[in-house]
Amino acid sequence: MGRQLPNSAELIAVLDALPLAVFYTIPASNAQSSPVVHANQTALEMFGLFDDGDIANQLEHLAFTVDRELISLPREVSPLMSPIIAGLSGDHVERRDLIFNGLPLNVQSASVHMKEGTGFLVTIQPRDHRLFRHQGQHADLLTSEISLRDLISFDKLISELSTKLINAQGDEAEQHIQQALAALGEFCQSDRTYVFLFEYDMSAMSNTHEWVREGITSHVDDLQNVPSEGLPWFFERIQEEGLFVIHDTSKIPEEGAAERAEFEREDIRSMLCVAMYAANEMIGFVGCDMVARERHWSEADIRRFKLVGEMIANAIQSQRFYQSLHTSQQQLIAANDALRELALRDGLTGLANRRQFSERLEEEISRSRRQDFALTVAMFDIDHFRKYNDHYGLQAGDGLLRRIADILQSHFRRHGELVSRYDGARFSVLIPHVEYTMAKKRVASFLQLLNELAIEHKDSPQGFVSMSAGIAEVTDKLTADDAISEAENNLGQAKRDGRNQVFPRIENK
Ligand SMILES: Nc1nc2c(ncn2[C@@H]2O[C@H](COP(=O)(O)OP(=O)(O)OP(=O)(O)O)[C@@H](O)[C@H]2O)c(=O)[nH]1
Repeated sequence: MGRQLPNSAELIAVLDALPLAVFYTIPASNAQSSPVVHANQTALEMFGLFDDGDIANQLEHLAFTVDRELISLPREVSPLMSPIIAGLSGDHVERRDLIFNGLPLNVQSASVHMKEGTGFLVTIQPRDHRLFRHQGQHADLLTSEISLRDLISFDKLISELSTKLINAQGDEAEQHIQQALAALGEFCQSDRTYVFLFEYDMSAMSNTHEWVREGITSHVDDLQNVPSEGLPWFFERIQEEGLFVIHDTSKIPEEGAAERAEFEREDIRSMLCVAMYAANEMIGFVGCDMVARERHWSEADIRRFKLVGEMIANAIQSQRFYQSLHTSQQQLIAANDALRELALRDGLTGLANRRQFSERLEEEISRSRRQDFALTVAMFDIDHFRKYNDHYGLQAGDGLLRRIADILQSHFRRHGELVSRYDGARFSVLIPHVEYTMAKKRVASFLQLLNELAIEHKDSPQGFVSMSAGIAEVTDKLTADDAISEAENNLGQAKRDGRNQVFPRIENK
């Protein structure tokens, strides 16, 4: 090196004359005691301190807050640790998101070498709200001042993206979020931009969207369901401060060892994450990485991420809203279908009820007229059912109704046929597509089948269950009601003729 190191007195003289606030430590002459903390004149004035030779104990009381205008925090928060104390303890500090006494600040740390050893210094100066002036010795082209042209083109880009996101529907939003990340990545010249969303209980986070520059490794697949407890330092910062900025991952302090290892594994050198909020709840963050390159994120970068983050959070929120609306809609439809189904079914037998039968009859009548096919209505009634109930009890009566329903159902199962419980012990059957004579034969063969089954009914003349039936052909002139009345009348006639038969009778039988 060859350069002569200054002694502390020379250094103090220089620092005291500076127009920016400086806090610094001078190594104690006695190696055992702790370094002495000093503040220059500007620092004393800016923070209202008095010079008692060691101002360390006054630092604790300086109340910094995180700039809520810069990061959309729902409430006022203070940084987890005083940036001055952190910097003077040797941590790397570079913050542009803090406020003291209403004054937005840039806080930066550095180490100073002097004859007595190495000390630390923290410089603080007011932050210009519109233009960020890069401070410090790291001249980095990427963090040079934002030109007016940059700002205008970024504004234009943002407004285009937000219009797209606002109007996005369903999957379109996904595509626009992806485009927003790509645009942001290109604009901020970062290597990777991404969105992470937290689980509702903040126990884990998942990388939901990612953009990577050509040649940069994607991490989206292995960053699903990352448990928060694995990255406690990161989680605490993003949750409390709404922002996580690392200019150089190798300078992460020891408490962030897990994070440092993880970022190194992912080959990340610098990163910036800005929290996203929906309805005052933190839902995740939008961020970007620099791979293998140190990067000094500017206030403008943070603002850009905050803006895009807000847009994405809105889009995600409306997507979630849309999805939950869609889900409830589906549930409502399903519940309605189930209710409708219930309203159209007979509770005891599970057959169609009289209402469904009437609706289907109307439909089949118009269809049969359009397509010119025959249609027959048959009405069945269990003979001496009252006596069956009286003899065997109502529960057995119910059982018989169910059994008859099953037998009818398995007999009339051709295409278009419909069996319903009309009322009490009466069942109606719709028989389309076969001529009247054929339909009558199908009814008669059912009565025959029932006789063959010989279901016991001790109180009936023949000792087993029988049914009577009346049928009606639905001709051009008949309405649904006419057809039903005619079938009911014919059923009455079958009863009067001695039961266990169909009316009109089958000729030549
Ligand atoms: N177990 C049971 N009985 C019912 C139900 N609905 C109606 N009933 C009974 O069914 C019987 C119907 O009798 P009707 O069809 O009028 O006369 P019936 O005794 O069968 O004599 P006919 O029809 O003249 O052969 C009545 O006693 C009703 O109480 C039901 O859901 N369960």
